[in-house]
Amino acid sequence: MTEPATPIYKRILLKLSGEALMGDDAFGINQATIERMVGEVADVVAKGVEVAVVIGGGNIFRGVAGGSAGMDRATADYMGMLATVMNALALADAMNKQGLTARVMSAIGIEQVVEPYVRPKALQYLEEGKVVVFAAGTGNPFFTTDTAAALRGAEIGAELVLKATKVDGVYTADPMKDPTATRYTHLTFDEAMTQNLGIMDATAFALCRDQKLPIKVFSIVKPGALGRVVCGADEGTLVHA
Ligand SMILES: Nc1ncnc2c1ncn2[C@@H]1O[C@H](COP(=O)(O)OP(=O)(O)OP(=O)(O)O)[C@@H](O)[C@H]1O
Ligand SMILES: O=c1ccn([C@@H]2O[C@H](COP(=O)(O)O)[C@@H](O)[C@H]2O)c(=O)[nH]1
Repeated sequence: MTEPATPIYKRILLKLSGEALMGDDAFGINQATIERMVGEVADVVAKGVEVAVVIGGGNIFRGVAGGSAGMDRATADYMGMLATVMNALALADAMNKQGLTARVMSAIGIEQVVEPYVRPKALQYLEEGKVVVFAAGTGNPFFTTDTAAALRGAEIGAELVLKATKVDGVYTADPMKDPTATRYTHLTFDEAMTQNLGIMDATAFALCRDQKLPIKVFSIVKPGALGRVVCGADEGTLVHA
């Protein structure tokens, strides 16, 4: 059977897991991995899709880890947000090297490093075909970059939030812990929330549900999966209203 090759979305919000940037390393950013992911993004941009990215920080620091080690939780969360800024800089650098034009916009003020998030400016960049990388999550502690993806996705009028992660969809339980877990092809936001499926936090699911913004969870490790998702192929799990 031939697969669809034409994008069915004009504008997408791609949430890239920080952990996925590690590749097979134990910490940080694996250069070959980030270059491969950027190659996948470049293929989608070349098809005419407007792409905004929210990058996670789990490969460097998570606030919850600092909090459980005794740190003030809000302080630890600000460290986590700064970790996403580092990932955003690395990602934009790799994008620019592969011929894309990337702009990093931060939700917290660090103007000497990257420009602040200003919605009309972000929309302008997208219309110009630039890739916008949203850094520092929502800018608030006690949130996650998944919620930032839902928030920015709604703000920019994305048609789909793509959660790119190390697993290939939403499972009945965490597949890293339960080998008997099975994958959903699709499920509703309410089902995801009532079953407490840990793939995304409830705040992100609730925001997308209220805005009728579907989420596709798929593997960024699988070559070509991003391109197949934007063309509407059967890939990953769709979470919908
Ligand atoms: N029901 C489930 N279905 C699929 N994955 C699940 C489920 N419950 C928990 N998970 C776990 O959720 C993880 C989500 O990964 P991801 O790395 O995207 O997390 P994140 O916290 O959003 O990212 P980051 O690394 O940027 O902090 C997967 O690695 C998977 O092990
Ligand atoms: O809006 C936000 C987004 C993130 N954080 C903190 O950053 C880290 C890394 O983000 P991940 O979503 O886990 O990749 C997160 O653990 C939080 O500590 C935040 O505070 N607010």
